[in-house]
Amino acid sequence: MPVRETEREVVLTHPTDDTTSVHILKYGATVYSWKLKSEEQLWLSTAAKLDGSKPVRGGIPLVFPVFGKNETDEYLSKLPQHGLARNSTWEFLGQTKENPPTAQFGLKPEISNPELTKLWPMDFLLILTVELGPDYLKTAIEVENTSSSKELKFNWLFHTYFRIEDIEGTMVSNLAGMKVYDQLLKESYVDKHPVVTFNEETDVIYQNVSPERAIQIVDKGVQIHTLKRYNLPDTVVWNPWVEKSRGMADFEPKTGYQQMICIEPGHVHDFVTLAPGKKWDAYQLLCKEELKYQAIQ
Ligand SMILES: O=P(O)(O)OC[C@H]1O[C@@H](O)[C@H](O)[C@@H](O)[C@@H]1O
Repeated sequence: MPVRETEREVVLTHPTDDTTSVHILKYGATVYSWKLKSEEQLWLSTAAKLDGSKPVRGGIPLVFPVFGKNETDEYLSKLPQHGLARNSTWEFLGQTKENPPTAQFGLKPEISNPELTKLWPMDFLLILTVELGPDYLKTAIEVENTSSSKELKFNWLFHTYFRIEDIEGTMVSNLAGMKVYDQLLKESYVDKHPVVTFNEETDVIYQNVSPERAIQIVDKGVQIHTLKRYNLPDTVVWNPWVEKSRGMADFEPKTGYQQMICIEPGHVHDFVTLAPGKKWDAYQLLCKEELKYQAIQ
């Protein structure tokens, strides 16, 4: 059975390899597990809530219509951190392809978290497409402005928690030479380091990262994850380290920061603005590839 639906979730299993699967919770349309040949690729907190009581700590939460906490926009500033998509139950729209197994989920104001749509009274339709390849996972988003008169202004981000062996032996490549905004220091600079390494809390936004660049997560010299992007110019790199993990009730075990790194492709440095009736789309592709160092142009 390549697609199985339960009340809570949808599970896709690859037809030629049943050890390759993806679990998508209807709450937030959150991918919370992706196994490739039996090996889990994503990090999920052991205290993550999968019952719809709060956004999932781990997997791939979806961030829309605002990244972080907005303080200036009349409506977006009323929403909680990271918006309303991860706190709403999406509709399973069905399977759209047998092989690679592909499923779609939809969200519109009528079914979104009513407490939050009250604060942000906009018209929109989101369609998430999850495609499980034999050796990749693609998550694609289409945003439509369904209003006949108002512009739709939003951020989008795939908040992907990658599973790693050991944060201190991990490097993230191909971001060298990019302009970066450090959310902790509240400063912008150009990152001249050939690779990103970790030895403290990290919360940075790389801007205008060329779509040609495949971002690679490297463990002791070996590529373990490759992230490709379409129409997502910004990349957030986040690891909460010791203190911040301690402060998050749903982050367990407390040493879990050593086994995770969030590399989050998005459109967050500025907003996407869609005229009435218009659509915007983007995707992230998680795969494995040979280690490739892409020089600074
Ligand atoms: O705790 P949340 O709302 O899931 O956010 C987790 C992190 O998400 C990251 O995307 C942000 O850059 C961080 O600032 C934030 O702490």
